[in-house]
Amino acid sequence: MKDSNPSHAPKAVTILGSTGSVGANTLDLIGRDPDAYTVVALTANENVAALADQCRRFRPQMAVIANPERYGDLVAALDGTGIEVRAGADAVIEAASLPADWLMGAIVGAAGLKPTMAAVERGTTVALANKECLVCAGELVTAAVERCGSILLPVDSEHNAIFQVFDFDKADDVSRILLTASGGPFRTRARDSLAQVTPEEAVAHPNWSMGAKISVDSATMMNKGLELIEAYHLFPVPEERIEIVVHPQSIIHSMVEYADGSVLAQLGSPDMRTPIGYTLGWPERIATPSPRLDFATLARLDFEAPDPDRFPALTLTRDALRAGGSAPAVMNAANEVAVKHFLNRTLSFLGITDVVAETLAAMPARPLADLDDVIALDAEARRRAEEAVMRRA
Ligand SMILES: NC(=O)C1=CN([C@@H]2O[C@H](COP(=O)(O)OP(=O)(O)OC[C@H]3O[C@@H](n4cnc5c(N)ncnc54)[C@H](OP(=O)(O)O)[C@@H]3O)[C@@H](O)[C@H]2O)C=CC1
Ligand SMILES: CC(=O)[C@@H](O)[C@H](O)COP(=O)(O)O
Ligand SMILES: [Mn+2]
Repeated sequence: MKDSNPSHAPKAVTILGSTGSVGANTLDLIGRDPDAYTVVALTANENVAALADQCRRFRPQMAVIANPERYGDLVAALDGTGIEVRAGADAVIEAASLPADWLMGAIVGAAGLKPTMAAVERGTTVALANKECLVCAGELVTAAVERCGSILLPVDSEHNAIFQVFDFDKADDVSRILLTASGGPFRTRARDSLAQVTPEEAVAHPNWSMGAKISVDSATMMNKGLELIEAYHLFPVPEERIEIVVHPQSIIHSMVEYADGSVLAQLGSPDMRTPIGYTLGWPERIATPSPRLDFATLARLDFEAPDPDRFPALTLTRDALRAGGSAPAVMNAANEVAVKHFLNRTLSFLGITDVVAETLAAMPARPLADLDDVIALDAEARRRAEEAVMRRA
């Protein structure tokens, strides 16, 4: 029987990257109100054990493992469940294309670009955590959102904060976006002292529990540069009016300043279930278990200017945004390669931004044609970044 009140029908949801930090937080919320959702598809890269556990609990129509070598393991793990099991990058795109009311894009890196585009082109409401998509192909993604009438909801905590206080009907009255940055685990360290830092030190974020790649990005402050580009594509504000301010406590998640001097901010404990919940419930608000702020015991909120001398990623990213075209995609690909090598201990921490700078210098900015162009450019930038890493070995 058809529900006479469609707003009470369970929301059909797909989660790309369900086994990661954002994906698991999304399922945590869904699991707290199981009657409100049906799960269409869950996807992972290679973590069969976690994906199979999630599938047994949430019973999606389809489970996809991107690494085809893990297909047999997933089939065996889900034997008898009736869940359709698929493998490979194309199967992730198929999962993203299944009819759903809401899709969480929580794959890490440019690998999420094609699946995100598939969901946008299907007209699905996309909650996007996967910032690298917008960095690589912001114009193409936002144009597809317009063309296909889909809705893009920012999950990244800063962008979600801005989204909550940005008056799109009065965008001309916005004078500045103030993107807050924690400063990462090395905020107070001298640059020379960073030469020997280990992956364990770099992933130890002071406030947030996140996947390894974004944690390293926070440590180099590349994350804030990626977020600058992400904000540029999500909000109608010119680049020179998007400023970064270091706020070590990560309580204010970003701010919007208006022409009259008013500054609107969104605050909350550093728990991704608040911004994820905002997008999951949108346009309503839903309850989340995120710890509440206690202003009586919140000792202080500090702010300081970012330091591009110690964190050159801040300059590299703004320059790439200004250069436009291919530059942000090249920068992102080189960063993904460099972070992978740092985590594998085959590149030093300071080598990360060196490799990004070298790759950008070798591939001057040019206009982007289409999605295939971005994918080809991404592959070429990865090849050159690998060479830059090898030269340092
Ligand atoms: N973590 C956070 O709090 C925040 C994250 N973000 C952004 O959200 C995205 C996800 O971050 P996070 O959850 O921390 O990352 P994780 O590394 O924790 O999770 C990444 C997810 O993507 C899957 N995955 C990795 N590579 C591929 C691939 N090639 N193809 C398909 N799936 C793949 C992983 O599968 P498997 O587990 O099998 O490896 C996993 O499910 C990133 O873009 C990040 O910048 C933004 C704001 C906050
Ligand atoms: C939770 C989230 O959105 C991350 O992007 C977080 O903001 C990282 O913190 P910093 O990059 O500010 O250290
Ligand atoms: Mn963020």
